[in-house]
Amino acid sequence: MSAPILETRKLGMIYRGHREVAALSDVSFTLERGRALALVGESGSGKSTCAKLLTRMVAATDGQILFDGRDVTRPGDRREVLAYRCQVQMVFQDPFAALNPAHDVRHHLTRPLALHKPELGRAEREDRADELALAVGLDPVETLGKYPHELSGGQRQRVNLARAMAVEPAVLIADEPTSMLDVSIRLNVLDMLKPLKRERGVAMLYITHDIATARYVAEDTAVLFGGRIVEMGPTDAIIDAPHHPYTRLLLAAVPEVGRSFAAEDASLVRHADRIREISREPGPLNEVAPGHFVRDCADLPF
Ligand SMILES: Nc1ncnc2c1ncn2[C@@H]1O[C@H](COP(=O)(O)OP(=O)(O)OP(=O)(O)O)[C@@H](O)[C@H]1O
Repeated sequence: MSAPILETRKLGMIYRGHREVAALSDVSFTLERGRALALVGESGSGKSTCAKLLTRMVAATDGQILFDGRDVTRPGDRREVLAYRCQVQMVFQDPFAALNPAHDVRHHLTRPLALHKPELGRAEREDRADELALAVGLDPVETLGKYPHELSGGQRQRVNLARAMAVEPAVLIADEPTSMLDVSIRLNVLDMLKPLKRERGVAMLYITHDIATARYVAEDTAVLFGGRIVEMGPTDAIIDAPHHPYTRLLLAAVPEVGRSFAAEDASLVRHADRIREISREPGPLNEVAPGHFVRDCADLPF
């Protein structure tokens, strides 16, 4: 295993408004070059909060974030945060909202270069835009002059991905990158992530509510519930031999063609409220197999 490029240590976030919301508690994980971690959880589990903390859009109320061994938890000055964001790029859920309708694809791909790589001349930026488009499966001649409304949802998300990769980040955070796309093109877009890991050595955090896609993208998976990691380890182990009842519930709820609903799955789904209740309880993470951690929780009474 290589040294982590990004690491969270007991990360926590309490939103303090008219009432307090503990959105994240005690979240520790590492991201390594050339590997992806899937952060899986249902709505409200704290996934987007985690992305906001890692991109330093908001500051954590507890714990630490380390980038390449350096503590970046606290807000920095503008220059330092800009340099950090060059290294930690994000792809958002809504491919349309993330693009400026007034600018063509060429602008979207050359602008980050002008901002973060001022040493590049105009011609070099143009060449890089061509390369980036090709790397995400877009024909530069056909697409660079187009505006966001002239692209399909899948093409827009490819542009977002190319834009994030423009500055050669060390880390890519992909927050539900395919949830707003047609089911038929989702795998296609997820496929784009693999070479970024393998060939460019990018460390990835793949955020999703869909545990089934974790296997497709990520070597490791962390299951988040109520702001806490309830189970974390190699994706194959999490999916094939889940321990925590909440992970088992998530898996039971995945529709699979050709698989009938097993009695155990039906029982888990029937007791979903009780499982959520016991999964909220804090408890230590125990290592049940090498690298596979499970949070202590009450035994299921069924
Ligand atoms: N700015 C905020 N102020 C107060 N509470 C917030 C704020 N943002 C998020 N929350 C609360 O924090 C918890 C975690 O929210 P978060 O958006 O991180 O979850 P999520 O897993 O990303 O959900 P979704 O998939 O629906 O986006 C929720 O209870 C949410 O209501």
